[in-house]
Amino acid sequence: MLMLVQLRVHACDRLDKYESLKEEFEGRKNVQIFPNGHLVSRSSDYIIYSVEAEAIDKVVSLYGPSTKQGAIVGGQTSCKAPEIAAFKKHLPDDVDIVSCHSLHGPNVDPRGQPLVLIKHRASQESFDLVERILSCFGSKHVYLSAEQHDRITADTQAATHAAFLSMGTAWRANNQFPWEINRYVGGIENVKINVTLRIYSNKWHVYAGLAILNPWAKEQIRQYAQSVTELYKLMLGGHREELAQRIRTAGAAVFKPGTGDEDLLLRDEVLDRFSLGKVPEKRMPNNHLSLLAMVDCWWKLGIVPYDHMICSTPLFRLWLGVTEYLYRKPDLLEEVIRVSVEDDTFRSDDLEFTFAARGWSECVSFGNFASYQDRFEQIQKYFAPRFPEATRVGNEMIKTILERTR
Ligand SMILES: NC(=O)C1=CN([C@@H]2O[C@H](COP(=O)(O)OP(=O)(O)OC[C@H]3O[C@@H](n4cnc5c(N)ncnc54)[C@H](OP(=O)(O)O)[C@@H]3O)[C@@H](O)[C@H]2O)C=CC1
Ligand SMILES: O=C(O)C(=O)Cc1ccc(O)cc1
Repeated sequence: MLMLVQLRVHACDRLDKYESLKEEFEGRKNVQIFPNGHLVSRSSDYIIYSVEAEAIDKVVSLYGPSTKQGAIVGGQTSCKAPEIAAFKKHLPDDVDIVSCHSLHGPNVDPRGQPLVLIKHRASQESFDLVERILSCFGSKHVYLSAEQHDRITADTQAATHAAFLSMGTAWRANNQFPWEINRYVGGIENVKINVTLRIYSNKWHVYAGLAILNPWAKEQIRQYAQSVTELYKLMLGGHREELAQRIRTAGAAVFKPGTGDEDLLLRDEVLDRFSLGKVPEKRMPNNHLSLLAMVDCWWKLGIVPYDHMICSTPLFRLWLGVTEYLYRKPDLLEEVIRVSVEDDTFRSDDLEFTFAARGWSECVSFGNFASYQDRFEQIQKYFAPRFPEATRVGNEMIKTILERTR
């Protein structure tokens, strides 16, 4: 929880973290650490709740009633429906509500990245103050309602994260570190590996919150799992014509002529630089089930991902970049279709990937945070020894690609 009084910042964590947080900010004259949210709330003019989405109702119910008269309150959780509901339920009526959401994760330069601002219940003066305070990030401000925010972020984040979570689950199930296997090194594979490790090195609650609490996310994650399953069955059955037609129909719906942002095109030469392993001389073809299913899912849900660029995260832009790379290269797509039915090198990987996508979808549909945490942390533990290196390479990759696609 964080807030500003004129140019002073008042902040707190949980009571048991009070001493360590105080120590961390020792000597910072404009930052004052308090033992709890009551003390922060009663002394601040603008209050940001930056807590786990699952906990927002409980935390606002505790400290909301202590909000200073006439203050402005907002939150930074990734799903706004529960956040706004908590504010409406627990904040006094004389308090304005302006929420925000930075659409990027840790270690990303906030300059130029989208920052959503939600003027839910506020005077123009309050809104302008929030905007001035947050302008220090240098982000691109996007003005949305809470409902528009949840709709768009579900479209960009839900199935994207499901794809990467499923890749990590499948690699672990097959006891693989993909950068150690020739067929998984280089080009598109580097994006898959670096982004998957990036997600698993983050906190589980960030992904659980936006998948479980966003009303639109469940349906999208379910469709992603269904697309994976149906495409895999077509591959297994050797139904080449049906598979090719489905892939092309989905591609035509998503990548309409003229909808592609030229800047997004990613090239192997760039991507090859960001490998955790040694790039082999000869690249082994892959059927890219995870990418085919993504485009199939967008098509089935009627999502045109380019419509959401204004409100997209770096990982979404990377993911869209690699799908576009595949679908806009007819030779590569042709090879993918051929490999899908003729080459069984990937059958067992794809089987585990299919199970994983279905497993994540079920987990999200049950809405159980504890089982999400358990699944996530088991896989996190498996990859943990490689996080320092993966984070370094992944940060470099994201920085380079974002600079090129700015
Ligand atoms: N990380 C990311 O990539 C992004 C995260 N977000 C969202 O921002 C929010 C914060 O995320 P992030 O900073 O990564 O997560 P963290 O887990 O680092 O921060 C949440 C903090 O809130 C504290 N907290 C929980 N309850 C209380 C309480 N009663 N009083 C005071 N502090 C409390 C937690 O303490 P404790 O650890 O002891 O539980 C923790 O330190 C989340 O809603 C997340 O979904 C949005 C965009 C990107
Ligand atoms: O870029 C992504 O999708 C991330 O994984 C980082 C992230 C996570 C949660 C958010 O609400 C916003 C960004």
